[in-house]
Amino acid sequence: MSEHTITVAGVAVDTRHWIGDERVASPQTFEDVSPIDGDTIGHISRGTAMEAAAAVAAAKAAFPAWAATSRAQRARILHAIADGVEKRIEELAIVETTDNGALLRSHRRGVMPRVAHNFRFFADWLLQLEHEDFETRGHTNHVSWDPAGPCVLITPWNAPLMLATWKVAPALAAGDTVVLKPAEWSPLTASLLADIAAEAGLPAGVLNVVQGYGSEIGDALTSHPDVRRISFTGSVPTAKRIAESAAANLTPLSLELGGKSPLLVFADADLDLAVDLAVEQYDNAGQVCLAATRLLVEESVAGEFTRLFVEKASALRQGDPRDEATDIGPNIHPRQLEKIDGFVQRAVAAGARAVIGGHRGDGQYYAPTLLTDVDQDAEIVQEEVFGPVLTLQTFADEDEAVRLANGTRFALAATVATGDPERAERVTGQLVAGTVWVNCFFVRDLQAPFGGSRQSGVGREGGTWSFDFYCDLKNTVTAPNGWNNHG
Ligand SMILES: NC(=O)C1=CN([C@@H]2O[C@H](COP(=O)(O)OP(=O)(O)OC[C@H]3O[C@@H](n4cnc5c(N)ncnc54)[C@H](O)[C@@H]3O)[C@@H](O)[C@H]2O)C=CC1
Ligand SMILES: O=C(O)/C=C/C=C(\O)C(=O)O
Repeated sequence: MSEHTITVAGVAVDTRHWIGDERVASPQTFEDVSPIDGDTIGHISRGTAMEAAAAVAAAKAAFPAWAATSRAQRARILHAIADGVEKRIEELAIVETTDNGALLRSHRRGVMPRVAHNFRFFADWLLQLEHEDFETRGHTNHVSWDPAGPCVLITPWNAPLMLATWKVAPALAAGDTVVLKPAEWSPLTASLLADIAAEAGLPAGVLNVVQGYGSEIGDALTSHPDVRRISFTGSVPTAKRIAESAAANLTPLSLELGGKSPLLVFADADLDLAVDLAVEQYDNAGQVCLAATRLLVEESVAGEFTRLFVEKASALRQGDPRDEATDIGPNIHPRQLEKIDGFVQRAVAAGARAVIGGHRGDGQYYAPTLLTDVDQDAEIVQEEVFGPVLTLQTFADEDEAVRLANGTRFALAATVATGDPERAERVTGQLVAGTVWVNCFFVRDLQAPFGGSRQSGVGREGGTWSFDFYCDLKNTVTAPNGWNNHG
């Protein structure tokens, strides 16, 4: 074992970059701390412009051969990576939980199996990706998805491997090569992915993983002229900085950003279901871009809804995310906790009432919070908190519900609870959001387009939309007799 390898809950993790086919250490490191207990997990290579350049060069060199690989061969390797993930689900789960504090039971049973599925899905989708040829005055149009080149993928800490592989899998399937930079608060599972991909037979340089701060290596990657695509999931301010870097080279961008999604509860809804949907928004300690953090409840049922909500939310168990019985773990970082508490204290100072919570717990935990008496233009209603903090507003009728729901700069998702199918159709038709759920939440399918409108993002991920982004689409028009179109 190298001096750069750390052991995390019994799992060996290399703290260096993975560039080409070798581990590369940087002279400087950054500290990786577990949100569970604040303990130092290890010191990770802190990349700079130099490692960014080396990783992009490796991806560029590997591109022609990988792009020329048959679809069937690429699909085989992606399935082999999925096999590797499946073999290491326990290891990936415990490492991710130690690193970002999300529930071990979710990682084991939900998230890591989805990571494997991400590879299988895009491998299979690639094999059936076909556009029907069509004719123009006897000429045949043939549309192809051609590999685009090296892609830079910048990913967040709230669901590190899950969100990274949403990008890595379609990019590799498309025939592109990749430089992945995970978030500095959760760098570990990306390093394990590099091991798994190499063991699965992915050629050198096709997947490179670099570590470090966004403002250092991240910036160097997104401004690199040899990069053909940038895909980013994270905050709006960072997206704007990345967009500025990309603009210099006109590098195409995909941005999956924050949300301030509403849950609309109409008086005709099944209230028990609506309350379950509302309490689910504390999942991952509120660190979910899709979370419906604004509860909009019809006036006539608001009292009963709140009573039931408090009953159910009070039964949630907060604690060590490695414990099977825990429902809510810690928040990722002291800075994030500070940010969450700042939002809540400013809201309370402005007149909001904490029905539950409204304060920190021990260590890096924030008490699940519900705030009422908030105005539509209040900061707490308009800004993404990314913690276990929900607001509740009431509405008198459908028009007001839709106005409140659409009344922020975000438009990632929305959820509607109603017992009336016609109302569901009317309301969903008026909502601005990338995904709308009716009487359900977080039903996700990679075949569906995923992304946000307004400041929640640019572009869509999933199914053919991912290939549209990661490929150079080409239309080849052939003359009726094949070669002579002068007739
Ligand atoms: N939509 C989502 O899924 C997420 C939203 N957020 C939102 O962002 C807020 C702040 O969290 P942060 O960790 O600060 O998010 P962030 O957006 O700064 O970080 C996400 C990723 O971007 C990278 N990055 C930062 N600056 C960069 C730059 N100049 N160039 C290239 N890459 C760069 C980071 O290293 C990380 O990998 C959260 O409170 C939440 O509101 C955060 C994470 C995920
Ligand atoms: O798991 C999904 O399908 C989507 C998750 C998205 C986020 O949690 C995010 O981007 O924050």
